[in-house]
Amino acid sequence: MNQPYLNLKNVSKSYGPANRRNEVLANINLQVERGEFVAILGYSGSGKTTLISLIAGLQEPERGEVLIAGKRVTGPGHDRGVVFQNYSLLPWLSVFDNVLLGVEQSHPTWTSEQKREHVSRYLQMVNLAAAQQKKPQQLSGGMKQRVAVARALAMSPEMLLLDEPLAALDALTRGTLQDEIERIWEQERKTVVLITNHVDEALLLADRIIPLTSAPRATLGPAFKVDIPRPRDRQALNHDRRFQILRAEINDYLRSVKAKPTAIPAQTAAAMEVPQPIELPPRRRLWPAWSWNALTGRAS
Ligand SMILES: Nc1ncnc2c1ncn2[C@@H]1O[C@H](COP(=O)(O)OP(=O)(O)OP(=O)(O)O)[C@@H](O)[C@H]1O
Repeated sequence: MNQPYLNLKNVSKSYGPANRRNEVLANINLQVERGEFVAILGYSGSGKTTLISLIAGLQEPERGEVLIAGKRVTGPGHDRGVVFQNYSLLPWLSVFDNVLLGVEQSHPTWTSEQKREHVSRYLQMVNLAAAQQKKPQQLSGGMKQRVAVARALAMSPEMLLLDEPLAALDALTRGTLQDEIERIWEQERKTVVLITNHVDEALLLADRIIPLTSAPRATLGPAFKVDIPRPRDRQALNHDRRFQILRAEINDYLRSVKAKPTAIPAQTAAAMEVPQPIELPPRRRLWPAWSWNALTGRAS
């Protein structure tokens, strides 16, 4: 049997002091093939960011292990590119230089000209060539998200880890970026793990959808294979019988696991039940500790 590219074996993670441990994730088992697009679907607070951080190597599992191409993950690596919800752009750098910073980390031996050509190519890919000299504060939320996606892609990682990258966007911008993500994935065929709480977004983009049950002790539920031919058109999908059946099955499953005592904001529950559209990918990293922390907004 082929070895999965990404393999999480009985992974658990807790937070808090020893006498008040909060076990957020329990016995997570996940296998993702190279080139596969997997969406993890979960409620707010269910542990989705914790899961992505474990795969990214930004946190360590308490029990179990995360393997990539058979090797245990012990920290961040150039093989993984992460896009978080908060864009993580350096405010004093232009759009171009934000992406260039990533390329300098991932391709240090390239000439300056090679790096600049590469950056231009990815900025064109996300339709931001005209805004390349702007600073992040001069951009809309959707534009910032596209810069974050371009930066991640330009770093050429084997795998893209997308943590609700479109969550803060309006439905229209979300839809545009979802289309771009699907187009880019068709072109580059990276392995992608997308975290989302939008059933329709997952159905539009993923090969497989795996629900995360509610915290505490959240774990992965049964996988739903999205056997809808690509490219998938958002408008046409609404009338696709297979899409309708899958959406109903997934929503039924989510309702059935919602009964845990975790507080779920009403608008999140509603968002999960009303399908909507969205976004996506990166490539290798990684930044020195100071810039990585600035980018992710996280403590090391
Ligand atoms: N560093 C930390 N220390 C203590 N508790 C944490 C830490 N990070 C996350 N948690 C807790 O773990 C649980 C899961 O958090 P996480 O951010 O992984 O969930 P999420 O599904 O990504 O949430 P959201 O959808 O709201 O972003 C929450 O109860 C959160 O308070």
